[in-house]
Amino acid sequence: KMIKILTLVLVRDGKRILLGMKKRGFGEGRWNGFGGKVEKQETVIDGAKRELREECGLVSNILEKIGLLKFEFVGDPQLLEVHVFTTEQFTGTVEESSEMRPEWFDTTNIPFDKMWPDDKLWFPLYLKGQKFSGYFLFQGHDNILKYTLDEVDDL
Ligand SMILES: CN1CCN(c2cc(NC3CC3)nc(N)n2)CC1
Repeated sequence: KMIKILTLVLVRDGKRILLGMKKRGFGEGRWNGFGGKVEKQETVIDGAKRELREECGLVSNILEKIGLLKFEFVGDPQLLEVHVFTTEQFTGTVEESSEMRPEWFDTTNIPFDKMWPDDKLWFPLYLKGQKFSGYFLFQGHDNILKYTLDEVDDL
């Protein structure tokens, strides 16, 4: 199996969370945090910071690692390994990019019906400050066949 390392950054401002509407490519039409591929010459955390800046204009030097999500798709040898981070300390002004249309949401009103199906499962752990590690087997992009999700103390 080939493993692709990806990042996901969740930006918080008190009880608001910044999500982006993905305008094209993988996950198009869904709200999500900001992230992408990790280049060969960069660390995961530097890749996360780069994608945050490229996708919404915000700069953060303090990302906290909060989760590890592994995804498999029936019939696809590509495994996705998503390193999830959160930040509450950032500078810059939020701006739309070619990839993402950012918008602030109240954490009591997260648009799960227009997000990846796994989000409704692990977001509650994130919102209560729990670190998590999960594995999800997808059939296509909308159907979770099975999953495991654990709260963890360290990542
Ligand atoms: C650039 N990356 C792409 C993958 N990604 C995912 C994936 C995901 N589920 C997987 C079935 C696709 N769920 C969230 N919330 N994010 C983070 C951003």
